[in-house]
Amino acid sequence: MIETLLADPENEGNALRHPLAELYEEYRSLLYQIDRITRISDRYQNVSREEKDALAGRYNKQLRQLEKIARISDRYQSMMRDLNEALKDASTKDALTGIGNRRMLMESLKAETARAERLERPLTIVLIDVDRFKSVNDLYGHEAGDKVLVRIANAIRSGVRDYDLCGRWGGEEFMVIMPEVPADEGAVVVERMREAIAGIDMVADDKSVQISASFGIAERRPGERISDTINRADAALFDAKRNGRNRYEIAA
Ligand SMILES: Nc1nc2c(ncn2[C@@H]2O[C@H](COP(=O)(O)OP(=O)(O)OP(=O)(O)O)[C@@H](O)[C@H]2O)c(=O)[nH]1
Repeated sequence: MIETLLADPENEGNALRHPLAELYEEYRSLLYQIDRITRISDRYQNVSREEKDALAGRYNKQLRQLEKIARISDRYQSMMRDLNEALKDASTKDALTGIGNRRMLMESLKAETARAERLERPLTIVLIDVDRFKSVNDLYGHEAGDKVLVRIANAIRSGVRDYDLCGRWGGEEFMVIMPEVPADEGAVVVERMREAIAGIDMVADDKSVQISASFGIAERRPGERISDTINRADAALFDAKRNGRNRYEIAA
């Protein structure tokens, strides 16, 4: 419309023609600039959207990787915990019977002796030896012998009180450590244990296996080295064997 007015030769002499032409020129220049700015802004928005999408993608990928690493680390930690537990068990438990092993007994003896000495409290040690175990092995085989040891270990474990400690001293020998207990009190627990072992009902080759054990009890003397207390318990055990087995003797 304006272009037609400006192009019309009839308006050549019109005083308003020149200002109108200038205004129109300015208007076109502004239009061009607005168009350019809009295009730049559109391009910028596209670039920033693409960058945002790429960033979100990278962020999600890293998040997934982190989650994966956390899962692996959790699994690894729980594996280490199980392994540590298994190692601790292997170093302190007897593989056959599941009760404490000699190492655990030695460590407990050391700790309990120190405690008994420091607090001037009684400490009683019991050595247990299965009777005529060789003939159990000879008659029913080594596997049946192993089963007997497991049953005896269970009877000992069930027989001790909460604060007593028990373990396999070696072969067919077991030990019970009784802190805070004098020998005569320990003997009451031992007698119940003896009965429980003698009452084990086990059958091998369709025959009933006779099971019993002998016990040597020794109360630690003040200032006595624990190896000497063990030796006295061993001597008492020897007496119990000599006096007919399936019984206990208290060390002098
Ligand atoms: N099945 C089995 N037998 C074992 C194990 N450790 C030791 N023995 C056996 O235990 C028997 C111990 O025999 P001895 O020391 O002669 O004593 P005993 O036959 O028990 O006789 P007394 O102690 O005098 O009543 C041996 O035959 C060993 O082979 C074990 O872990 N499993």
